[in-house]
Amino acid sequence: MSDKPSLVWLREDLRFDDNPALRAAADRGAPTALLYVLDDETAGEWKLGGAQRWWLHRSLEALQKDVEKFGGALILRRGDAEEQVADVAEKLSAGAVYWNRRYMPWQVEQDKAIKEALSEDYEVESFNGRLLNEPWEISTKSGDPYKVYTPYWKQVQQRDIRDPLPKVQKLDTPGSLPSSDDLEDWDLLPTEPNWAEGFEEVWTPGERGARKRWLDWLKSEGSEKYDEHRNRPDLDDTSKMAPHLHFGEASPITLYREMQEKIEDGEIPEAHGQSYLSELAWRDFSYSLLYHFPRMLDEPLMGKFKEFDWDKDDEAFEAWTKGRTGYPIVDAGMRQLWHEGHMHNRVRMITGSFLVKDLLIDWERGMKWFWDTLVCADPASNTAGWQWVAGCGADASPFFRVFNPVSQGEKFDPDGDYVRRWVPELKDMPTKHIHAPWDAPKDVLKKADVTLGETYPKPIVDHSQRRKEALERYQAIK
Ligand SMILES: Cc1cc2nc3c(=O)[nH]c(=O)nc-3n(C[C@H](O)[C@H](O)[C@H](O)COP(=O)(O)OP(=O)(O)OC[C@H]3O[C@@H](n4cnc5c(N)ncnc54)[C@H](O)[C@@H]3O)c2cc1C
Repeated sequence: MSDKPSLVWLREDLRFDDNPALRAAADRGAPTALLYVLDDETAGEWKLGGAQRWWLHRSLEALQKDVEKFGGALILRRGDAEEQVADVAEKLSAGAVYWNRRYMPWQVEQDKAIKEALSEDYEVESFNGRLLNEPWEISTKSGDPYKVYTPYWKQVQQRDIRDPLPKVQKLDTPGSLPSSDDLEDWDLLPTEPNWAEGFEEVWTPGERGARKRWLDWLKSEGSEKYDEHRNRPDLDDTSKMAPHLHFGEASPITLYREMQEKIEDGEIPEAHGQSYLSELAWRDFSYSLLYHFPRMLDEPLMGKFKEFDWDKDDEAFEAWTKGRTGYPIVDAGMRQLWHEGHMHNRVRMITGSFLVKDLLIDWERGMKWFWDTLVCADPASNTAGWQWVAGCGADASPFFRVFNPVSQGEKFDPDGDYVRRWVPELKDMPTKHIHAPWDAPKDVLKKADVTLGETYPKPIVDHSQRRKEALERYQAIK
């Protein structure tokens, strides 16, 4: 064993538990430095959005505390990762450089280049710390990537997922350390206005926050009845692990294996537990699509949609982003997104469908808005989610299946509680009319203190007309 220090380049794996790169460093035994590089230049238009920058700041603060507890040293650098990693490795006089893999096309290229450049002077190794199965590990009989989820999931179920690696609890700190940026200087937190106040109420970024959320959720009705509750935004009962998974504060392997144990022990009913495992595998499936079809980041997977005649209605787009479309379930979702940096999955589908099929605005604009505002914004799941909603992706909902925002609201928010929470102007509307206030009799509106067009917007489009229009435009590209 060389006593030259190990350098672990952390990216979307900000944790000590089940972290293969960090584990390799701990097993190597030499003092260890952890490096995080904020590389906006290489990421270009995929640099972290506003909500994620808030998360990253809080997560790195939490990581620093863990480093103080478990040892090692955290070095922060900003700029081109290729230069920064090489510089830190050299100044540290490192013997080994380890990291866990990433899957965006430019990240794959960057990692290859760095590996090649560093391999001459250091031991360099990369690992899977992000997915249950890597994109190349699951394929059809003819060796092609899956484009349909069900057979993909069947294959995942036939494979063993390894046990989580033991948590790294002790690292030695290198004697002399290369310089580090001050996190505060990165200006990741919003100031004027501080739009992230609502985030602080909901989230605790960092590995400990992730663990607590997971254990609390496992004890709650949300996990016991997951498959029943997962479509109900009013119940707010899903695990909310997405941002923790995105930043790698929780390992999908740990969650998967622990859920399997709960099923085996009879603590979580099989159907509900399996449903959760299947959602974790959807995350992998999205990564598999991204890896094999990287063009999906900025073009529809179904080529014919390149010709679709989208509207460029900026006013309607703004009404959508601000939750002022006049459709209560859509507005509730968009306001939840702004306030919490999160939106329930069912409502992501409803708001997405409304943008694409009612406002006839290109899904890419919606995807970019989500990219900036979601704390869990993820290139694979966000792009795959939007292409699914727009009907132009792999295994997508067909374009002609247009969500009706009123009946979706009535079905999935049956008592109107989700709308009342996020659209307080409608809090006194009776349930019968809360999803379509424009149909309510005048005396009902008066009693609820609602004046359409004043206290709450009139619908900005007529759903049935726009549905017809959307289908006509679809015919033109079919
Ligand atoms: C238009 C659109 C955009 C989306 N953008 C993102 C995104 O940027 N980042 C993101 O993580 N998810 C995205 N999703 C998927 C899904 O909405 C979120 O993962 C989920 O709402 C997160 O809440 P949760 O952690 O409580 O989920 P839970 O229901 O508790 O699910 C557990 C985990 O499974 C994974 N998962 C669940 N549903 C999906 C799905 N449909 N696709 C992929 N993984 C899934 C997530 O990692 C999630 O944390 C998007 C979906 C749509 C329709």
